[in-house]
Amino acid sequence: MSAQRTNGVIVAIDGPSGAGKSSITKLLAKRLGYLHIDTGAMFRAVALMSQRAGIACDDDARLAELCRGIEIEFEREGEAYRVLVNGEDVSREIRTEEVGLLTSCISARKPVREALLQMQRKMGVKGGVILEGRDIGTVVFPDAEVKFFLTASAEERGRRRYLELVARGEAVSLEETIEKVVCRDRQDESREHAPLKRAEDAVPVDSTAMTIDEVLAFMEKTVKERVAA
Ligand SMILES: Nc1ncnc2c1ncn2[C@@H]1O[C@H](COP(=O)(O)OP(=O)(O)OP(=O)(O)O)[C@@H](O)[C@H]1O
Ligand SMILES: Nc1ccn([C@@H]2O[C@H](COP(=O)(O)O)[C@@H](O)[C@H]2O)c(=O)n1
Repeated sequence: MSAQRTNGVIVAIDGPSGAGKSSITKLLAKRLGYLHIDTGAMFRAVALMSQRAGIACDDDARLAELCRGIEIEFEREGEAYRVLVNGEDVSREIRTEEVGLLTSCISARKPVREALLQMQRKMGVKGGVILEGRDIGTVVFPDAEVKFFLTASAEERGRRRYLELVARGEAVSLEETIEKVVCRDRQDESREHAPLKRAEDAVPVDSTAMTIDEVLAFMEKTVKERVAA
């Protein structure tokens, strides 16, 4: 562990949409006493602010300027996990389907990736953090002590997302939800900058037939073994 890691190790959890990253990271961070950094929420926050400012998702100059003026913070209070942008709680607004679709475009822009990369490294450099996203183990912290690549079949991830949306009262079909999951996978995997892919030293976890508790138990055991080694 590098001398900078005064608070513990860095854990990276990458993977496609609906794999269970946020659910697992929240629980694992609580068990380890680590900070949970939801990098997807950071990209969603930039997308929301660009939408409010009327910035086209390919206007790199204005996106770069927007990112220079954004401060993103995470607040945990008991079970509540809030995302603040310049002090405003945007936790709910960033989760809409509209912002999600815009985020896939915004997150492909180099100025946005460069700005958030610096923020993420600053947040995690001392360790004691679990960052979830698409490029943590490949770009943000390639030297992370523990890396996981969490996935599941597209059908299972679509089913999970479908159940989540229906529980929120949204009128969606399972078929269209699976299609949207596959579409976001394709966008995240095929973009030029920091595409979604498994780091060579990331532990693959296919949760298609695993419960959240089974995934959590495996990851916690793996992290503790690495820290003890
Ligand atoms: N192993 C699992 N078995 C069953 N349901 C799961 C499992 N893992 C996660 N879920 C459920 O799937 C849904 C999506 O999980 P979550 O939001 O954590 O995925 P994610 O990878 O963070 O997705 P995204 O990247 O799109 O934000 C949630 O309702 C969650 O409770
Ligand atoms: N490290 C990351 C994290 C996310 N993205 C992009 O943001 C979108 C939303 O992420 P969620 O985890 O909240 O679904 C995601 O589809 C990616 O396009 C990213 O590029 N890098």
